[in-house]
Formats: sequence, structure tokens, C-alpha cells
Amino acid sequence: MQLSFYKYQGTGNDFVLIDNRQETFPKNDTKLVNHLCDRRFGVGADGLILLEHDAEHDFKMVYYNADGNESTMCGNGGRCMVAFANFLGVIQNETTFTAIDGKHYATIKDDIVHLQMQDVSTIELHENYVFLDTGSPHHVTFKEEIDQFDIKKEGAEIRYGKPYFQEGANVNFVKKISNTEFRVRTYERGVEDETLSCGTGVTAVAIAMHHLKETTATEITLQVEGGTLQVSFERDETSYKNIFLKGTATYVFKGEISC
Ligand SMILES: N[C@H](CCC[C@H](N)C(=O)O)C(=O)O
Repeated sequence: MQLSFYKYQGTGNDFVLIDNRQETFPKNDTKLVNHLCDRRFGVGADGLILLEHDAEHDFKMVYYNADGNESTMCGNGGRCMVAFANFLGVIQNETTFTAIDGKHYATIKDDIVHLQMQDVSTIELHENYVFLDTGSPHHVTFKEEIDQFDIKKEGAEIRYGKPYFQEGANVNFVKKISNTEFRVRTYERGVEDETLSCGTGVTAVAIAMHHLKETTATEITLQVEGGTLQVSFERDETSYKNIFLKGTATYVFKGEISC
């Protein structure tokens, strides 16, 4: 089978994007998705995302981790899908689309995408970490020596350990830079390694830092390995709302692969 794909990246979190509006992609073929994401035998990516028709909104995104399994919301992938939909002419400069965690409003100008994330009303405070779900599950913990530690080892120990076990969680290590800026490195579930950026992850970090009173800002800059992201939000007495993840989403190349 010949498969056309597009490669996009959002602050270094990279994806194989496929226009599946004709519904020809074998969606249950876990081995195929894993192969396409393989950085030596396939295209290479942190994940694969299908663009499909949606009954109510402009399009639907279906997200798969590099391990081949369909997974929960991908914030950087959502931003790349908005850029892809704009490139295909499916949308102009604003959209509402459907993902596994519900509908998302987004705007695009040049290659900057502002993506609205789901509201967050449950935040678990633990002794040395915070857990919250921003469309994907995130464990957030401080790491002073953020440049000098084995993120794959320490990230995997947390991701597979209690209370996550096989279902897992994404693990975000944070260092405060200022009241409005934090450095984040993320070990991603389903990639089972560090990614250069994690959209739902930096969203979780921004909200956790505000909740812990590490910041009074409601527009926060997150320095990630692959670049810089902004997260803005409003806080009412019960939840975080109007949460936006903002940053570049870039077309890299188009290709054909036989598989
Ligand atoms: N690996 C995540 C999904 C992708 C999250 C990340 N790439 C993002 O940008 O939000 C999980 O299985 O929970």
C-alpha cells in the first residue's frame, strides 16, 4: 500500500499527519502506526494523527502515540492539526474541531496556533508532586538539577510506578525561572522517552504552578527543549477556564511511504 503523509512539528514534538477524510487508513493496525513512527524503519515521529470528517465541527482528530496505540489528547498535535487543516483548505483562520476529550476552539495566524484546552477543575496535591488531567494525565514535579539527570530512567520509574502502573501518566519535571517563566522537560507515556515538548504537559505545569502559588501570572511562558510555549488561563472559585496553549506549528515535509 502507498500512503501519503505530512510531517509537522510543534516546538519539537513531531507527528505524522494523514488526511483520512476518505477513511481508508487501517485504524486498528497498531503495528503499522508503530512502524510509521519508527525513527529508523519508518517516517519517525512522537505520534500519528488522522484528520477526519466530523458531523458537528470542522474536523475530527484521532491521536496515536508512537507505540501504535490510540491515546488521549495531544496539545501540540492539536496545534499541528489546525495548521494542517488550514493548509488543506478545510479551515481559514479559526476553527472548532473534535478530539477524544471533546471540542476545541483554535485560531491560526502565520504559523502561530492558539488552541483552547478543556477546563480543569480537579488538581491532586501530593507531598512532592501534583497530578492533573489536561486532556492527558500529567504528573508534575520540581527538579532543581533539570539539566543533569537521567530523564528516561527517572521518568519511566514514575510513569510505570505507583499509582499509575501500566495505564501510566506523562511525567513533567519543572524548574522555576521567574514568576512568569518555567523550564519543563517531559517524559511522555506511549513514546516512553523524553519528547522535546508536550502541549498538555506544559498546560498542566502552568496550572499546577498557579495552584501551588509559585506564580501569580495568568499568562505563563514555558521553556521546553524544542522551543517556547505560552499558556494562559482564567481562574474562578472552582476551576481553571479559558485555557489556551499558544505556539508555533510547522510543516516539515510531505511524503509517500510503501507499507
Ligand atoms: N503521550 C500522551 C499524549 C500526547 C501528549 C503530548 N504529545 C501533547 O502535546 O499533549 C499520552 O499518551 O498521554
